[in-house]
Amino acid sequence: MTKSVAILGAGAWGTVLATLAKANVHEVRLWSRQGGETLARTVQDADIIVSAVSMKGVRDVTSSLQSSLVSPNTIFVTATKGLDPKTTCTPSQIWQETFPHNPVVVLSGPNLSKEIEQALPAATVVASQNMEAAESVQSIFSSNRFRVYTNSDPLGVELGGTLKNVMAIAAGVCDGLQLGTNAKAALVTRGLTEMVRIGTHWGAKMETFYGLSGLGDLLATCNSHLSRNYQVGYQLAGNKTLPEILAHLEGTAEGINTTNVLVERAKQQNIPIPITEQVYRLLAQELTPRQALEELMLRNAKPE
Ligand SMILES: NC(=O)C1=CN([C@@H]2O[C@H](COP(=O)(O)OP(=O)(O)OC[C@H]3O[C@@H](n4cnc5c(N)ncnc54)[C@H](O)[C@@H]3O)[C@@H](O)[C@H]2O)C=CC1
Ligand SMILES: O=C(CO)COP(=O)(O)O
Repeated sequence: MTKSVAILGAGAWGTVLATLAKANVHEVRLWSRQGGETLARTVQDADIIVSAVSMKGVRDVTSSLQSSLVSPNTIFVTATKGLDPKTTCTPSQIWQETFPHNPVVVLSGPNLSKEIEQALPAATVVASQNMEAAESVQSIFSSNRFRVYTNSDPLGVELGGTLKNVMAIAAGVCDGLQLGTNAKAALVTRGLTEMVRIGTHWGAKMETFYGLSGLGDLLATCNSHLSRNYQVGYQLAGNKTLPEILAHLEGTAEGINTTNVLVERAKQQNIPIPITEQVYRLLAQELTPRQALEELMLRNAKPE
């Protein structure tokens, strides 16, 4: 059945999600803050509202939408991978808090938009406490080139996509310094352990991190020059400064904000996050990529 889909954020990811829904013959309206259409008109009578704005825009968009007429049957889908700097909330928590009576679905997976744009095959996950809503979103986006799985751990799915961005910065550094395949395998594996430690502390299920939205996205992002987060790390290892890198980066590298938020919250909660800490110090120009590596290698010996 044809559905009415409003997509908020016409950046790289919002545009690709619009193409996928259109290809399944849904009626799609794509909203950007630079465009002529109002937010209220874009979401009018929408069956689903997909947010693909970057983290810094989520609060603005939810507040603007609050005054619009949204039916309690409308499903919200969030595709943002980040953490709110003020509250450390995830995007889906912000959407749910703003629209407590609507179902909220998280969409996240190994989805480098440039590859999907080229019609290369990919898979993703739609997660919600409301399985009917997740299945509805699954059918809107599923096709022979985009395989969509449902999941009932929205927090775990969302945190997988968010936390791997920090590891992708570290992986970019690792490749930029040409540290080799063994080092990269060690980094990504220990990175996943760090993601699981944080995620389970915050209430996500451990097994979710071993699926597409965790390990899957970690592998995609840590191994691709198409990833903006990976690019940040790679270019830092090439002795560029963060402002120089960001001046030429296409789109958003969410891992930078996520690292800052994570370091604050983990400190308060006493969660050990050694890799994130080194990424933080590197981004803050407190040490060089080589020094960050040294710090990680020379930590106290411990069991795996
Ligand atoms: N590009 C990709 O491959 C993927 C990106 N994502 C996630 O999707 C989100 C968006 O990523 P991209 O589209 O790549 O970024 P982008 O930088 O290309 O687009 C961001 C969009 O957010 C909008 N935005 C920012 N602040 C706003 C505000 N205050 N009010 C209204 N709109 C605002 C921008 O206008 C733009 O349309 C990020 O959280 C990213 O991690 C998720 C999966 C894949
Ligand atoms: O989330 C992504 C792939 O799943 C996109 O990664 P970047 O934001 O690092 O480009």
